[in-house]
Amino acid sequence: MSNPNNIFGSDSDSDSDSDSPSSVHPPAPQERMFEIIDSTQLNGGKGLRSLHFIKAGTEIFRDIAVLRCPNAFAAESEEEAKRLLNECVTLRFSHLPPPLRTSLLTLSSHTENIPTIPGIFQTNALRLTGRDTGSGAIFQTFARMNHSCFPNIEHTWDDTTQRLILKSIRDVNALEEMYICYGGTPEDSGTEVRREHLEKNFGFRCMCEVCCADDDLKS
Ligand SMILES: C[S@@+](CC[C@H](N)C(=O)[O-])C[C@H]1O[C@@H](n2cnc3c(N)ncnc32)[C@H](O)[C@@H]1O
Repeated sequence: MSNPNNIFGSDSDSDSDSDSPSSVHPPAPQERMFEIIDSTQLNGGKGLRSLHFIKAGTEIFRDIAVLRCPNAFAAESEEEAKRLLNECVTLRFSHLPPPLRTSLLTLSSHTENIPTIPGIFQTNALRLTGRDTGSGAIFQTFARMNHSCFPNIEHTWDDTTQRLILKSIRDVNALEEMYICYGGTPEDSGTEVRREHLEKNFGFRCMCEVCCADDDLKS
């Protein structure tokens, strides 16, 4: 089985010794820019942090979809649509290689105490865009990224290469946690509006630095 975590070999790897044929000096593996950690900011749970200083605009990694399902089933009710989605997720999960299944079962689920695959899908799947609109997918490394209302990383789905591209949108210090924005709230909306939106759509109370700084001001 190919290792789904092995996403760091960039398409743009180049041999720095331009006089040498690449068959003689294979390109050096791209330096790994991050590691998965226990997030300190968000009361437990995993997160991603940088291993060294990263300049704004740097591509950090590309991720691949490991479990994908249409999330817009034609159904007579919301309940039926949910049932069809859960059946699809469970069936596709059962066809994955066992090590990948074991690994996916360690992802977080906000819907239940003992995580189920539908709950894990609901918590971690990203809605795809472009010609893949209508599908949701889990990306193994991306699924470990937490939300911030002042994110330092942006994600873009490239439907041509079928890769999720992660880039820094501002300078990231060494050992700083990397955050994306889960989306949907205007940047200038107040803390309570953002928190309500995240709670309703993603099932958690936002504990990012911006929201917590606001809590401190109020206390
Ligand atoms: C996609 S997962 C992110 C990775 C997760 N922390 C883990 O341990 O695998 C989403 C979950 O992370 C947590 N989370 C992410 N961003 C958060 C934030 N800003 N505040 C509080 N919890 C957050 C919530 O429990 C949420 O359901």
